[in-house]
Amino acid sequence: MTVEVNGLDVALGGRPVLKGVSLTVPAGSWTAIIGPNGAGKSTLLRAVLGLVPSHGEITVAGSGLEGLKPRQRARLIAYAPQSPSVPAGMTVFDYTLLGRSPYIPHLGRESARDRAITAEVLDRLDLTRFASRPLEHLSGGERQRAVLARALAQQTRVLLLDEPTTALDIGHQQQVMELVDQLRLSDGLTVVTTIHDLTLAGQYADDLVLLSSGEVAAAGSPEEVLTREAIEEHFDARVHVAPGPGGRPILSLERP
Ligand SMILES: Nc1ncnc2c1ncn2[C@@H]1O[C@H](COP(=O)(O)OP(=O)(O)OP(=O)(O)O)[C@@H](O)[C@H]1O
Repeated sequence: MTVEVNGLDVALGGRPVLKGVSLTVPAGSWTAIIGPNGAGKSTLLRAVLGLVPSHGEITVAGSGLEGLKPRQRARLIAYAPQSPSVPAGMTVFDYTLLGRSPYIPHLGRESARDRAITAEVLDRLDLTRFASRPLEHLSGGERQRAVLARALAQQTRVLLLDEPTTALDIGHQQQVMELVDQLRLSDGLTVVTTIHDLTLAGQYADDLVLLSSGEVAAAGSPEEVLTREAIEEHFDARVHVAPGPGGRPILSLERP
């Protein structure tokens, strides 16, 4: 399902945070939103979900989202936030099972299938051994994988991930990125993720959108967007950019 954003404006606390943002994420592709702290990346994801008021046009598969009830929206788009509020005492299994809520009838209970999907997602994210543990007893990286598990259990065609790898060790970063990519390829998922690791972004995403001060400063393939000049201008960082496997750029910091 193609996700389109056209001329999106968001103001928070009386201050413009997104200014005329437009982007198209073709069905089955992966777009990474990059940009310095405070650029508006999380706000963009939250606006697509309707969690913050915005002006402009947002469509999924050509249809606007305004008329949709939260349940309908949750069958279309799953979201793994950066720092979700976690109900006290809830186990990893029950938290992941929340991803099945849009499919469970009002006043009904989850089905055996809902529990099976939950167990399968936990297995794929290496979380089975934590299933009966309360979320607050997990490490930061384990909790981050549980948040992703909940989003994957939703089995939507569109997946929005806010910084999915920040707390993960290099092995789990690879595991999560590969899993998302596998799902994208096997189930045709459309993926939008914010991400700070620019090399990682360039290795997995088809397209990058560089946000700076709430505006799209650059958009295109990783090679087009991840240039030494753009990184210096928008992140105030000195980097060396070298072509890696498949020509995708590898960035390394340069000491002054
Ligand atoms: N509720 C709010 N009220 C006022 N300003 C807000 C609010 N939420 C966010 N902002 C501001 O909006 C701007 C964009 O925030 P956002 O979280 O989208 O940035 P980001 O690009 O995701 O940053 P980071 O890389 O640090 O996660 C920031 O300057 C932030 O201070």
